[in-house]
Amino acid sequence: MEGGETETNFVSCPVCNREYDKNMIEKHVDKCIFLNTLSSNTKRSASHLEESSIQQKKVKVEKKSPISNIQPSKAKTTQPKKSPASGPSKGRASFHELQTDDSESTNMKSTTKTSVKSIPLAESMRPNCLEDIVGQMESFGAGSMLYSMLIKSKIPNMILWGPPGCGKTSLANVVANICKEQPNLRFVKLSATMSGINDVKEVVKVAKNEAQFKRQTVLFMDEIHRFNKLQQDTFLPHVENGTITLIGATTENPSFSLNNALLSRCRVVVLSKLSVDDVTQILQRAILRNDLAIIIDNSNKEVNGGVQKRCRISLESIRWLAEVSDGDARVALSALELTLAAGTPDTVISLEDLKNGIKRTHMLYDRTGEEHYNIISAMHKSIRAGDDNAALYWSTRALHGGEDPLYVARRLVRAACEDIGLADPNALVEAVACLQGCQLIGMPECDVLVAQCAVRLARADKSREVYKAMTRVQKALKEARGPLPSVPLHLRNAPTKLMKDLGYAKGYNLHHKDVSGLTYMPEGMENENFFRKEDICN
Ligand SMILES: Nc1ncnc2c1ncn2[C@@H]1O[C@H](COP(=O)(O)OP(=O)(O)OP(=O)(O)O)[C@@H](O)[C@H]1O
Ligand SMILES: [Zn+2]
Repeated sequence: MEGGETETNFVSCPVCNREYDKNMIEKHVDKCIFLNTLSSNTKRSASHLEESSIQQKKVKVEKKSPISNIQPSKAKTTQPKKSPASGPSKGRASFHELQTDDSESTNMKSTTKTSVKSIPLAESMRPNCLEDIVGQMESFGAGSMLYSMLIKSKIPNMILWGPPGCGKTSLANVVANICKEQPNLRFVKLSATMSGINDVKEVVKVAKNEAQFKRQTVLFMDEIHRFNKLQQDTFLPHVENGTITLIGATTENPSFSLNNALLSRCRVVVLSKLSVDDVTQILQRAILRNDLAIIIDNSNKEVNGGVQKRCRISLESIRWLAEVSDGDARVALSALELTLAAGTPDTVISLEDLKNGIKRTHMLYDRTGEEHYNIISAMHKSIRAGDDNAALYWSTRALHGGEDPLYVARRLVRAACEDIGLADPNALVEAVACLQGCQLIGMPECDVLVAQCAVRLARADKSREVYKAMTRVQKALKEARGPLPSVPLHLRNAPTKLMKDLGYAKGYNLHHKDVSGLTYMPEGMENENFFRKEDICN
């Protein structure tokens, strides 16, 4: 291990930053990497306790590593042996099966049990193999290019782009499991929300070392768009020379949020929003696998057997949950968990209960539906009307509901031009600054940028003069019959003698239109004026 050498014989572990005796370090790093295994989360908390108690005696400086989940290469697993890339989903161990499979010491088991409760349903239902993933057939269903690569344990550099809760991290989890099966692959997970460039550098350092032992590091970078473009540059050389295989996940359009150089080295995999059917299927599976409730249909007939001492939930209710969670499986599973926790044995959770029980949280903010357009439109109209109070309210409400700040900021840029225009051209400059600021700092810090800009635009003088005139030009162009008039010869450039001879640029001078004696509109349109006096005071 290079780096972190001290004068004594201690070397710091690149994963956890703790110091170890030189002779111990190789052994420790292997173990440390394993202890940070993504899909053995439950076991990890137990084993980590165990390890830290051992290490307390040796450790001189203990610093918590921000690197959250590091996947080992050929790490042993608590799951039944089966290929994560193939293997039918029914063979997959459920969360509870994983617990009972655990044959570690009883001591560890009891600690494990405590951590069981704290794992959210969404997390425990995370797909472990490709077949567990619902929907997304186009991007990585059987027959897709990615599917054929993954089942051969070939992992390309890729950017997973899709809305929240559609399965980006889940696909990474599948890749993690594939890596576990392959002695020459190791998986590391970082999130740009919690780690910085130094963590990436650390991963690269370990990856270089691992490469000497013929182990390729696959780095999963969640929310990669949160790194700015300069920070994203850090990945470039290492992706290029193959030190790491990069899998980035982002909810934002990569063409805006990612570095072009990085994009050209990665395959962009577009994940679509899960449909209501997909989410319904995920919810039903969660109920059945964990025996959480008895599902009943419209005529009160039980759909699954299940343990009698469970509450009942109607298919209708499950579907409603799927509908309101707007394609976000995590939101749907959390809502289901919340709902079932409230139900007592033999009660039926009806649609009515559900609607009353679940508060108006962000999950009811429909990011792509009508409400999304309504709120943004209300903001824009308040700005146009000069109502700063209402503009502030609607812009803040949009962000509160989970709206993408960049979407709101783009709308502000548009409003700055459309409604304020030449009455106060600086508004456009400031709106663009707001958009860039939002891009740079993201939520939650950018909320006040949006608020300030919305109020600024509402208070500004307004002019729709240019916008209206432009609309008239567009209309005229659209309605024009036959070929459009050509550019007058005197307005053309004459870079060659031939062109000069043809009359290009003839008579052109640099004077103002009032004194130049030339026309600047095309022939036949000399008297066309797109401006209207009445627009100016609007
Ligand atoms: N396509 C899917 N098939 C099955 N389960 C899914 C799918 N997508 C999401 N889930 C469930 O929802 C949970 C959250 O999904 P995941 O973390 O993969 O979403 P994500 O796309 O990474 O979202 P985010 O951008 O919010 O991190 C998973 O743990 C899993 O239980
Ligand atoms: Zn360590």
